[in-house]
Amino acid sequence: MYSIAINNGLCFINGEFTRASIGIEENKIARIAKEVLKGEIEFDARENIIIPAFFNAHTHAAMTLLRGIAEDMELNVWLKNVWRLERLLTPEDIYWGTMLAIVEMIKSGIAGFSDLYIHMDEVAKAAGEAGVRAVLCYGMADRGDEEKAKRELDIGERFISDWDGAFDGRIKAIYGPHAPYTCTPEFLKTVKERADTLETMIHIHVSETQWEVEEIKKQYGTTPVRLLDEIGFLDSNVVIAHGVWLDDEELEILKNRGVSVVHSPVSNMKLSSGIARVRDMLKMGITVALGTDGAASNNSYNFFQEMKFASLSQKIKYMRADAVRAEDVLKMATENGYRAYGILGGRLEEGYLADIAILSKSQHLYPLYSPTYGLVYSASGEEVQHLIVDGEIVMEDRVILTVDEEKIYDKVEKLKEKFIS
Ligand SMILES: N[C@@H](CCSC[C@H]1O[C@@H](n2cnc3c(=O)[nH]cnc32)[C@H](O)[C@@H]1O)C(=O)O
Ligand SMILES: [Zn+2]
Repeated sequence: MYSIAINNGLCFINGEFTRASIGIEENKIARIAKEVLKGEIEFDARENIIIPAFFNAHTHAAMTLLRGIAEDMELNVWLKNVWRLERLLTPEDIYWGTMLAIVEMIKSGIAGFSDLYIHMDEVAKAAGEAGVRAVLCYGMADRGDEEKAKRELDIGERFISDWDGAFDGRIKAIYGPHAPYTCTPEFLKTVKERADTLETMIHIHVSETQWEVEEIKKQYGTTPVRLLDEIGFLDSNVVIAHGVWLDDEELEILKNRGVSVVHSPVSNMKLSSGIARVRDMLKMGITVALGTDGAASNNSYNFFQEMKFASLSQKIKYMRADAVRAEDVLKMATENGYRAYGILGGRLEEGYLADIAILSKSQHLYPLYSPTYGLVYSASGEEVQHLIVDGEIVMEDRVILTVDEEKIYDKVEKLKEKFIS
């Protein structure tokens, strides 16, 4: 008897859809079978599509609060606006902003997210209470100030020691230096040494814009990836966000060092940053995951949109319709996110974490010739019917069981006032 049995669904297993049943025990997938399984809770999934839940591998969840406030600007101008507004954010604001993000994520089938931001205690609390998984880091920037470097590292490390492994291991706390243009090489070297000592990971924005590449060249005479490699920063415990502007040699460096890349196509296009060389990265065997980035540059946390844009932008970048195949996009959205952060999830496979989305057919999925193409090119997100995270049902029939949605909308609407003045 399994705690949950999902019977006879059309399951995304090993890159294709096949009919199977899934038995969950504690927080793991214990059995994948052809026959019907017995469970304390049973889903008759004959009409459903079952996928490993999505992992949003780069975001700033609480930026829902700034959604729609700095629009039609490129990254540098946008960041100036955003940084001014972020000074007004209290820990309580971050809690509610994150909760709002989590509601949106759960509804689009996202079981876990990676977040680099401020007041991270609140993000950890929100993710923990909502029942989702999260890889979290305090976003550190020393900006060439030694005193600030110490303060930032202290906050980052206190966060790790307070929260790593919390909520039955659903929270993973790591290091989050912001970017090569806000952190000095000395600071980044220290962070890398500390991360290695603690055997933890690092998440950082790298090569997001042409401006960044030029700025780093001006300051250090080399490109961001080469600079990071020269100081011994790049390694398999490093996950970089963006990686939009990379030459062939830099791609080789990332590949050789085992660095994972998080692609955020919507944010990259919206801020007019550029389109990353995802086709090349995948061909080389680099782990490329998918992330929404923050809601102030997306503006939503809908992974179906993200998958579609990931696919379409590559078709235009390479001017070929098969630049990145739909099944590879689905893999980027699921297993690659988990793999980038060293978490055994994102696949419907025995022994993997039971983070599973059960979908039903919306009007967008008729007629359905192929679930893969249906999900990547036609689905809207409303298909996500139930969401299981860590072996627990977090959303049932589109009702989130762990949070009070109305209260979140109320709180967030009231917060708007302080940003308008
Ligand atoms: N503690 C740091 C800053 C926090 S890092 C997290 C920052 O990343 C910012 N951010 C969000 N999206 C992006 C992006 O796409 N590129 C670069 N920065 C971003 C976000 O607004 C937030 O300020 C300090 O003392 O300055
Ligand atoms: Zn970001």
